[in-house]
Amino acid sequence: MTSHTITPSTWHAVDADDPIRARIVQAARDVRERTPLAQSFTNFVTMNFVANAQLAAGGSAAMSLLDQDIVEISSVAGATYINVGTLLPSYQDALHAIVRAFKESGHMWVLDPVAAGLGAARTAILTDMANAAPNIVRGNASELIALASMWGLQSADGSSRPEGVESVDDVESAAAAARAAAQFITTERGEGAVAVSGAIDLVTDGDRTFRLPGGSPLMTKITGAGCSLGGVTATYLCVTDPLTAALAASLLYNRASEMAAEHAHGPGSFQAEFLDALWTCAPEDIANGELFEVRD
Ligand SMILES: Nc1ncnc2c1ncn2[C@@H]1O[C@H](COP(=O)(O)OP(=O)(O)O)[C@@H](O)[C@H]1O
Ligand SMILES: Cc1ncsc1CCOP(=O)(O)O
Ligand SMILES: [Mg+2]
Repeated sequence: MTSHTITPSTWHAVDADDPIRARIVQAARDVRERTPLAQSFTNFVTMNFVANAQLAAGGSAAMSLLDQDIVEISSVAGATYINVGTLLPSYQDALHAIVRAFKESGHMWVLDPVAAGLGAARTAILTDMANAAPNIVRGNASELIALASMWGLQSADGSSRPEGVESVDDVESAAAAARAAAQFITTERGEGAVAVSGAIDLVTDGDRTFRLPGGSPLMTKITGAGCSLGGVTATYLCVTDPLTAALAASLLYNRASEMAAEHAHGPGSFQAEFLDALWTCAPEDIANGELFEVRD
């Protein structure tokens, strides 16, 4: 475990023998042993990369954009990943039906609110999900700020204006939105977590909040880094609780992107090296990653 980050006094390094690290290493081993299926309803841009990342992390992938298909396959999938990056006319009704079926069955799912705040159709779809909440939200800072506002958890002060799929806010500015969203989904689903990605990721279950430095800025130069992190989070959710799943996937991504950056010459070779690193990163290396708990 390295500790080279200059941190605020409220950040406390998570000990090597903290039970959360034992849960993370167990989750990483379980994924490798069980090859769990996490299905995805995700965008056309990065669908292939999401599936490849899930396979490289040790899971199994299945993509579908038909509501009936997704609901049926949820009976054999450990979790589902839903990503609203690209939209078609049928999606509003399809996603309304899917998330209500999951609410009824108790099926676990991860939401990636790509480009939240952009466009009336996406806003209608995401606002509706407050009535049938996911177990994990994984997004960038701007997406979390917009989603918390849509779900009535925070008033939008207008300072964050989404410009596309990339964040225009830093992770810290989404901390309150993330905690409010995590508390909301925990109340709705019994257990839940929110992961905000960026230069220093944040993961919270609404009670405990963690910060995860590390990773590589080259992650912002390939499309699908965030989407595939959401997909791999769903892979981990097949074998563990939402907080552990969100932490394990984010720690894996930070370590794997550091490994990839050591050999890459640019975005193209980085993408290939990153998939290889997801494959070779050991459970112990994931669980021993740099991790701080925020205690005010
Ligand atoms: N500046 C950065 N330095 C290191 N890692 C980063 C940086 N920006 C993003 N990442 C990593 O890239 C992955 C995707 O995050 P992000 O780019 O925020 O998602 P999105 O693609 O949804 O906007 C995460 O693993 C995150 O930690
Ligand atoms: C470019 C783009 N446009 C619609 S979805 C998408 C992919 C976004 O991927 P990520 O959020 O992982 O950067
Ligand atoms: Mg994204």
